[in-house]
Amino acid sequence: MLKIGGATVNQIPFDWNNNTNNILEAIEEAKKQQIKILCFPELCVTGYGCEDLFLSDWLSEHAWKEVLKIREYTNGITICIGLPVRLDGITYNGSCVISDGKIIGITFKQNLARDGVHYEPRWFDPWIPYRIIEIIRGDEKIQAGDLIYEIEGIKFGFEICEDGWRKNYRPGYRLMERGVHLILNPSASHFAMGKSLLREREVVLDGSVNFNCVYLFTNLLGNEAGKMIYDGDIIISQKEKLLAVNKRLSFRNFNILACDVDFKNPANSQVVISDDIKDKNEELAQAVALALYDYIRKSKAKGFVLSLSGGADSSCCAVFVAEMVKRASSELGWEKFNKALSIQAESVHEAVNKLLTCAYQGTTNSSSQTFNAAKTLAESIGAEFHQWTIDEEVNSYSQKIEKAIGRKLTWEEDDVTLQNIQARSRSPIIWMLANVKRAVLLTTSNRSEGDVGYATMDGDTSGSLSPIAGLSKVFILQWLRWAEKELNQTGLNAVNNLRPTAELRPLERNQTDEDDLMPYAVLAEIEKWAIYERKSPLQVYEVMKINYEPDALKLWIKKFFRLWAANQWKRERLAPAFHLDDLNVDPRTWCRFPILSSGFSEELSKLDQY
Ligand SMILES: Nc1ncnc2c1ncn2[C@@H]1O[C@H](COP(=O)(O)OP(=O)(O)OC[C@H]2O[C@@H]([n+]3cccc(C(=O)O)c3)[C@H](O)[C@@H]2O)[C@@H](O)[C@H]1O
Ligand SMILES: Nc1ncnc2c1ncn2[C@@H]1O[C@H](COP(=O)(O)OP(=O)(O)OP(=O)(O)O)[C@@H](O)[C@H]1O
Ligand SMILES: NC(=O)CC[C@H](N)C(=O)O
Repeated sequence: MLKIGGATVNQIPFDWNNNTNNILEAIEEAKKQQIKILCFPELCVTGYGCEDLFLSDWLSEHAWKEVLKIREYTNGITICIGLPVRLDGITYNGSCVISDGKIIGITFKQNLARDGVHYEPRWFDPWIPYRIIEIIRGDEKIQAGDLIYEIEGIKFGFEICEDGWRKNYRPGYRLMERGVHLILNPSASHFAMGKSLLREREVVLDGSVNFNCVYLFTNLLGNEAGKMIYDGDIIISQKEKLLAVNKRLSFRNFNILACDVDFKNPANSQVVISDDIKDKNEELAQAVALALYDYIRKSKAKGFVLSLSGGADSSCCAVFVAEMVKRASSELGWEKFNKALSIQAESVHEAVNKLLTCAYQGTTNSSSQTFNAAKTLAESIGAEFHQWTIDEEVNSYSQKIEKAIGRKLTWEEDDVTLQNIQARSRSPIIWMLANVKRAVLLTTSNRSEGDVGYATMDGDTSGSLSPIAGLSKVFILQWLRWAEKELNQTGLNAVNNLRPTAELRPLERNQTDEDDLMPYAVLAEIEKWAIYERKSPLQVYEVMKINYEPDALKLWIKKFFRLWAANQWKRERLAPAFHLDDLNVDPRTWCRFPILSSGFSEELSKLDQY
C-alpha cells in the first residue's frame, strides 16, 4: 500500500508569498496524513495566468528560488510542483519532483493547450518525447525532460494537463511501454459547466484504463487571475475504477485528497466516496460565488455596487453576490470570511448589506413592477438599496442637444438616441457610488446581448466586472427560476414573472428585448451554430430550417450576423467577465474576430438568393 494524494491550491499570479504558503500548508497537512506522493497543480509556483511574464527571465528565476524554499519542507515526502523553466531563451512548462529534500527531476509538458481560452504556444515550447537533458541550477545538476521516476518501487511519470486531453498523442502510451505504475496529471483546467465529468471520464478513467495504471489528476482552484475559474478537482482512478473524487470549487486556500493504493491488488485499494455535485445550475452557482469571492479578496475592493433594475440580468448578479456570502461564510466560518474580506458580520444579511449596494434608477419609462421587483429582491437578500430618478439628467442633456441641433428630439426620428441617453445617464452616478464605497461596479451584460451589441456603450455596459457576460439569456432566465426554488431565493418571485424589457421607450410602446431582436431561444441557437460550430450564414440556415418558417429564419440569421460583425468593437469594450460555459464571446479569450470586416455581406446575400 502506498498513500498518494493531490493538493489543490488557490494561487495568484506571481504572488510568491501566497503561493508558497499555500503549498507549504498543504505539505504539512499531507505529512500529517502520511501521504507519500503528493501532486500539486500545473504552474502552481507562479500561477497559471502570468501571461507574457512567462517570456521574461526573472519570473522563472524567482520561481526557482521558491522551489528551493519549498524543498526544505519535503523530508519524508515526495512532491511535484509546477513552474516555468527557461532554457536558452525558451520557456518550458514543467513539473518538478522533490523527494525527501532532493530535486530528482523536472518533466516538461509535451502538448500545449491552444484552443478556446488557452494560448500556451505564445509562451511555451512543447517538449519532444523521450528527450532528456541535464540542466545546471547553482551548483546542482538536474535531470529534465521526458523522465520517469521511482519511489518505494512504484514507477511514475507525468501527463501535464493538455497532455491528457490529446487522445492519440497522450504521453501515457509511451509511459506504459516504459512500465510506469502511476501517472500524475498536474492541471490548470478551467471551469465550464458540465466539464468536470469529461475530466473524470476522458482524462482520468480513460488514462488509467488505457495505460493500465493508477492515474492521479490535480487541478488548480478558484478565480486565479480574473476570468478563468479552476474547479480544484482531485481525481484518482485505478484501471477501470474511480477511487476518489473531491468536492470541487472550495473557498479554502487548499484542499487535499488522498487514498491508500495497492498497486498489485487493486481490490485492496481504498475508495473514497465522493460528495461532489455535478448539476449544472448548482455548479454554476458555486463557481460564480467562488469567482466573486476571490475577485474582491484578491483585488482588495470593499464590495460591489450594482444598478438594479428588477430585470433578469441585474437580479441575477445580485443573487450571485448573496450566494457568495452564503456559501463562503458557511464553508469558512465567519471569522475566516470576515478576515478575508475585511468586514465584520455575523449573518448572511449583515454581510450582504456590507458588501452589496444597489440602486434603482427610474425614469418616466420605468414601471412600478420593475421597481417593486428590485426593492423586494434587495430586501430579501439584505443588500443596501437606494432609489432615485434620472429624468432631470436625461432632460438636461436632451435640451442641450436640441438647442445645438436646432430641433426637438422625437421617438419617431431619434429612437436609439433617446434610449441610449437614459442608459448613459445612469452611468456617472452609479460610478460615483462605486467610488464612494471603494467598490467594484458590476455590469450586467449577458452573452446574448454581447452577440448583437444590445447594450449602450458607457451606459449599461459601465462597470469593471461582468459576472454573467459568459451566460446566454435563455440560461439566465431558467437559472433564476431554479434559484428561486432550489436556493430558496424567494425574492426572485417578482423578477421571474417579468418579461425581459429595457424600459427605455415610453411605456405605451411596450418595448421587449425579443421584439427588438428575435426570440432569445432562436438567438441562442444561431449563436451555437455560427459561433461555437463556426458555420457560415447559409450553413446555419441549412441546419435550422426544419424547425422555422423560412423567411423569418432568414431575417433572424441576417440580423444576427450583421449585428455580430458590427458590434465586435463593443465586445472589445465589455468589462472583464468570468468564463463559465464551453462557448464565450470575450474577444480577449475565447473568441477572436476582426473589428472591421465585410460584415458577411456576400455570405448574407447568398442566403437571400437561396
Ligand atoms: N465599428 C465601430 N467602431 C467604433 N465605434 C462604432 C462602430 N460602430 C458604431 N460605433 C459607435 O457606437 C455608437 C453606437 O453604439 P451605442 O451608442 O452603444 O448604441 P447602439 O448600439 O446604436 O444602440 C444600443 C442598442 O442597445 C439597446 N439597449 C440599450 C441599453 C439597454 C438595453 C437593455 O437591454 O436594457 C438595450 C438599445 O435598444 C439599442 O438597440 C455610434 O454612435 C458610434 O459612435
Ligand atoms: N430602472 C433601472 N434602475 C437601475 N438600473 C437599471 C434600470 N434600468 C436598467 N438598468 C441597468 O441597465 C441594465 C441593462 O438593462 P437590461 O434590461 O438589459 O437588464 P435587466 O433589466 O437586468 O434584465 P431584463 O433585460 O431581463 O429586463 C440593467 O441590468 C441595470 O443594471
Ligand atoms: N492547462 C491546460 O493544458 C488546459 C487544457 C485542457 N484542454 C482544459 O481545457 O482543461
